[in-house]
Amino acid sequence: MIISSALDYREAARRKIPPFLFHYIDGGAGSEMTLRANISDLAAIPVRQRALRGAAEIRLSTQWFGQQSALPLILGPVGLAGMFARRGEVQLARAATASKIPFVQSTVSVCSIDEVAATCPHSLWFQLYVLKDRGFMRDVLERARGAGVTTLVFTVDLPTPGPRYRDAHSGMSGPYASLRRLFQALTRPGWAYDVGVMGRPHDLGNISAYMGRRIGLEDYIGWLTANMDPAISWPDLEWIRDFWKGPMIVKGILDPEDARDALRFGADGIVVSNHGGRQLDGAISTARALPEIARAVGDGVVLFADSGVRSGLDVLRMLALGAKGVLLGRAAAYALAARGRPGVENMLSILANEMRVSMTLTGVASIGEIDESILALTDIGK
Ligand SMILES: Cc1cc2nc3c(=O)[nH]c(=O)nc-3n(C[C@H](O)[C@H](O)[C@H](O)COP(=O)(O)O)c2cc1C
Repeated sequence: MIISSALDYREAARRKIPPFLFHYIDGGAGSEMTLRANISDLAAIPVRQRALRGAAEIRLSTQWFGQQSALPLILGPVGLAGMFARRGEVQLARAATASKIPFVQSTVSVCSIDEVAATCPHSLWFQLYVLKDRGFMRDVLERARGAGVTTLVFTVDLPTPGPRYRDAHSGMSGPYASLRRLFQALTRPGWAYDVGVMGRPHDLGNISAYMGRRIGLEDYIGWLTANMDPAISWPDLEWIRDFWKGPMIVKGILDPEDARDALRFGADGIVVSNHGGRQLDGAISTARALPEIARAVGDGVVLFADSGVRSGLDVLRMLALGAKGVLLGRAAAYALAARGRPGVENMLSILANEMRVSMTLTGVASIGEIDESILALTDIGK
């Protein structure tokens, strides 16, 4: 099929991978109001078209915590990526390295940190969930440090998994799930050979390494549910701040008060995010939440954002609303599922080209120049 936009990879992924995996990527919590609002609120923000601003050379590079990035983009953490494509996390890390941007490896990745770091030592970030098993948290942080991870992304919006209706219907969970997954795999022979056969082992590499036994896909939801810790609050986490000496980013902030708490906790960065609409259905979209949080934290932390970004123009909008960098979730997951590492690199170059065009037409030549003055302000930006 012809791919001309990042969103084309969604359809390409749908054709390539079994439905239970496609819906796991594509779906959100509850009736998916927040998932839809992330996309529609962001896309509805009008930008100011300017004329003859003389932006001959557009520069897309930026830096955070002294680390250079060729684009204001980060491949965000996506659990189970190693099921979307063969050893998917390694492919994502390689695509990020080739594109000179960071990759954030999820706690619940198929490949272990060591497997990813060995193939791709450049600018590896690691995402950690808040878990009941503090022994696991400490073990995985030590592994991350030992593997050369530069930056920790600490996700705080999953004290309990959001209800994902689609997963029960698709076979990701629900009755006869493994049988349904097996039948679906037979309808996608390319994926079945490439990932199902050649992409083994299919376990959660970081967790298996700690437990000393295989934690497979069938244990995934159970392990996640049993290990999330809804009782936790900021003071319980101080040991992590003490332990991790490098930059630490708190991911999953949607409220200005929580942003101030994260600041007091010692976060170097915050990701304004509702987990791509996968947690609290009815939560505010990131585009709406971002400006107020930007005002609340000022220059005290590096502000990142995600949820709903599907084009280079969307990236520009997030930057104009106050973010200094943007994480990609589904945009990268679709591209990986559809075409592996080359797909992810191509998707990134599509976004980069769209950014160049949008910056030219809004009259800005570098990432540092982007602010709310490029928006034709609506109530979202106020
Ligand atoms: C399939 C999938 C798995 C995800 N797994 C994780 C994860 O393991 N850790 C995490 O912090 N966020 C996870 N997220 C959330 C993303 O990092 C990101 O916040 C979200 O996808 C952004 O929204 P977008 O997909 O609309 O870009 C996941 C998202 C998706 C789509």
